[in-house]
Amino acid sequence: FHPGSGTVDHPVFVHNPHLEEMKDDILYHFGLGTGTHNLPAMFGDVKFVCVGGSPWRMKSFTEYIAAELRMEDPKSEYPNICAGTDRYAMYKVGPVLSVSHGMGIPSIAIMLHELIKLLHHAHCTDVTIVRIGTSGGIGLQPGTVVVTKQSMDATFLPKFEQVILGKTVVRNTDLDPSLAEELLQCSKKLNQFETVIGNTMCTLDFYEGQARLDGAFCSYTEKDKQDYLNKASEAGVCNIEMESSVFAAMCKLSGLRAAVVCVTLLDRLNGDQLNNSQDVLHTYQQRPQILVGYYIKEQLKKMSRS
Ligand SMILES: O=P(O)(O)O[C@H]1O[C@H](CO)[C@@H](O)[C@H]1O
Ligand SMILES: O=c1cc[nH]c(=O)[nH]1
Repeated sequence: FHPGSGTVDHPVFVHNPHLEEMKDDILYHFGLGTGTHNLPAMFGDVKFVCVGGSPWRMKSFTEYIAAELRMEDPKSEYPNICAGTDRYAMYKVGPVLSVSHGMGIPSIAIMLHELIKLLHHAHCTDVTIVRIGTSGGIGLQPGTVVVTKQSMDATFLPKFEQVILGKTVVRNTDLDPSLAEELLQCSKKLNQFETVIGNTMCTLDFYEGQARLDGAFCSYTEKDKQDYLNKASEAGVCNIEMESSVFAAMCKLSGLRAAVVCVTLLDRLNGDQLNNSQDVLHTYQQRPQILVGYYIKEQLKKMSRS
């Protein structure tokens, strides 16, 4: 069951003939492998994957979703499935897998290679994946949630470039428009915080890469910064973060239905420092979790009826 697309099973694709020739596949940064773990038994029922930068956030999302789905462990213990490594953390409750990815494109790309292979080896079908993250907003009230329409690079083009064998390969960063719309509708029903659909700029850095004036180095003026952010805004950019482009590109290649849902922690037109209290930032960080938790609950209700 792929929400909104009939009843045909959609597998998770890998595009790599070499994988078939390998006896075992070691998912090194997860501390898992086909030779050491029964991946279909451990993960075969996964239908939703949520990813986000921080291991702590992904554990607290698991606790939240367990309570929402009434699948709480009586001891409330959710072991880290990747306990054999400290690169990433992974938690599972029922059909929902929650995985941390660290900061930036290289970190999430490594995680996604291994996650996509994991879902493939586990014979998962009809998987929806959502990045639940934080971002800097442009012209939005802090705390607004942005569901990404298109992920753009730092020149406002909707593409992800990677050098492979010395050649630049350009990949598409489209996300699933119907999933984005469904998430927006969920937010309207929830009616707890502002949510918009817009473009997200994905950068290679938090400071100079996002036109901040407060890094260790800065060679531009406040006006240069404002001009750049205004140009981004004219290109439809609502928020800035650091993983959406490769996330969109890799999910599209593997046939995963994907969305990026990030809360804005500040309005970059008004400043660079995150000077809200930890409590306020924590409340903001929960918003994508609340929205995606609601969406998952609604989808599971639909699945149980069909
Ligand atoms: O909150 P997460 O998911 O880590 O995402 C955002 O926060 C980090 C920077 O603080 C970057 O990884 C950016 O993409
Ligand atoms: O300004 C911000 C806030 C969170 N994450 C980012 O990448 N940028």
